[in-house]
Amino acid sequence: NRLSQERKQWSLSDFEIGRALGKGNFGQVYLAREKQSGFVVALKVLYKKALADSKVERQLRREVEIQGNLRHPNILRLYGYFHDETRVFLILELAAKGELYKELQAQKKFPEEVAARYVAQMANALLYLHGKRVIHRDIKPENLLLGLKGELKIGDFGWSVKTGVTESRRRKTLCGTLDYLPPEIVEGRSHNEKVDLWSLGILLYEMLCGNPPFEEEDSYETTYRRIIHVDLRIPDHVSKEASDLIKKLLVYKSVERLPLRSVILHPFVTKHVQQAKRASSSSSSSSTR
Ligand SMILES: Cc1nn(C)cc1-c1nc2c(-c3cnn(Cc4ccccc4)c3)c(Cl)cnc2[nH]1
Repeated sequence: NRLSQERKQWSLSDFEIGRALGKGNFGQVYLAREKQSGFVVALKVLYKKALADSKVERQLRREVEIQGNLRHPNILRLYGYFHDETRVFLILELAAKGELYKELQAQKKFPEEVAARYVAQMANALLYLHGKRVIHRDIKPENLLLGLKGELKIGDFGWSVKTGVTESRRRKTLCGTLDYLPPEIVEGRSHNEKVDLWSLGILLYEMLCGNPPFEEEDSYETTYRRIIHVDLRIPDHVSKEASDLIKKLLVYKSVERLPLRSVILHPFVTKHVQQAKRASSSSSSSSTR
């Protein structure tokens, strides 16, 4: 479509702006339609002043550079960007069913087969990302969106990096929530793509239990201590397969975390996700009878 023409210089007048879809730290996201093609997108508006004050311009440039070059069904497309005097605009794929964390808040927790499907989709997206030497570093419900068929889409690359870039500076995240950060980051040690395996384990725990495993009401230090001691308590309602996968991802030593290919083949995933596939194949065989 016209949107993916890389060279095109976009401007606000190319779009009809619809309702606000959500808001984040530095701006809002609006429903928008490109006038020529009628193509509907999500237009993320970020205020330059807010970006400058928080010194995140470099991070935004990296986000655009990385996300702009990615093509995967479980990663939100970034079609292009433009800016005016006061704002930066990102032209993003519209995720028809909105933000995952709102689903999770509404339902408190997901059934195991739903969580298993999301874990399989995340693992496939991370396999693709790591294959391109990109670490996401910020996998959490707030950064995940849902497509038309309820498929998961990673929607925010604000903290992603291409590996090989030495992250000497301690990240500014330490002012945000620690809940999803692995020991090597909270301890300020060097880290690699295996940080995303830890976050995948946190995500699975939160989807099944309704809260992240090391969360402590407003006590930063306690969360910090629980993370570095991997002080993990898994409720009895969690199946043994799910519990096994969580324990194999939330491992202190990053090299010992279950690799993505093994996550996709883990019984917790194959028990549910293959089931969905078998169900569809059985329905197609019945139709031939
Ligand atoms: C559809 C829909 N229904 N509802 C209720 C929401 C959606 C929807 N939202 C999106 C969104 C979307 C919206 N907010 N956010 C969070 C945000 C906002 C600003 C800066 C950083 C992060 C993402 C996107 Cl990007 C992409 N697609 C989206 N679709």
